[in-house]
Amino acid sequence: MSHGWGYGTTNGPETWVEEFPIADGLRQSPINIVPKEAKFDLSLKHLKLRYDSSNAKGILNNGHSFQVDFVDDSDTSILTGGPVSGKYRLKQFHFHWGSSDDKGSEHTVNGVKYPCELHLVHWNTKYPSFGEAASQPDGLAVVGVFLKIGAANPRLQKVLDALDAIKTKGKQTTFTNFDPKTLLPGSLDYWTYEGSLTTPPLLESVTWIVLKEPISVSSTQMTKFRGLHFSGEGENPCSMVDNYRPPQPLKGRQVRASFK
Ligand SMILES: N/C(=N\S(N)(=O)=O)N1CCCC1
Ligand SMILES: [Zn+2]
Repeated sequence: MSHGWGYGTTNGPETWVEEFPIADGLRQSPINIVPKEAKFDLSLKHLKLRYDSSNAKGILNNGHSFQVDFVDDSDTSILTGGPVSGKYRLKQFHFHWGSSDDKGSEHTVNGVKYPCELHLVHWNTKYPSFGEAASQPDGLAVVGVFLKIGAANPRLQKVLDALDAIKTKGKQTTFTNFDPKTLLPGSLDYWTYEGSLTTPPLLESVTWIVLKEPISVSSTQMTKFRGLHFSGEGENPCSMVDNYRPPQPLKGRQVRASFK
């Protein structure tokens, strides 16, 4: 039985450094964002996200979260502008959430946790593949979107309705005709900083783009996330909750803001 990294008491974020020493690196994620300490940067461009709904491919319970995977063999779903140069292709999006509505996000704002955080993972097309890009300091760009408890969000419903089919680790099903742009808030104002993957291998290859404006999610919708399992079918059931890494030391990094 593989013991592998996870979010439990014996394999959680505090243990990851044993197998992944970069966990104590200089540009680890997530971080606590302090808006008053973020520097407005006039040179930051508007974030441009152009997605083709036909690129959506499938939805998978990977044992740590669930992800919606995209066809990324052409420049049809790309991120440009913002803090990056060049084109970054959308690979997948996934979420992190808590066991209760008072926690779950990875990034925090003035120490405040949101119940959930969406990550849209993109890779720099100057590299031949996601895997190669993930090993480069400018290889990845992840857009982070906070989810805040409020009215039910109808734009989440298609994703939530698919979760019954992927309850346990390793389960996947087709998931097509979905434009992730529908999950974004009205404003694309963002904070940006140089960081890492927030799960092992914790590679320091991510330009983080964290949107200031959250989207809504209802408590009832949050219970659907919590119905997933870390464990596989036939294993001891273990609810998929609290799959977030806590904020990491800033170690001298500057957080920039695209807005005043
Ligand atoms: N940790 C990750 N994304 S994240 N949480 O840093 O956005 N990933 C691991 C492999 C693919 C994406
Ligand atoms: Zn993530």
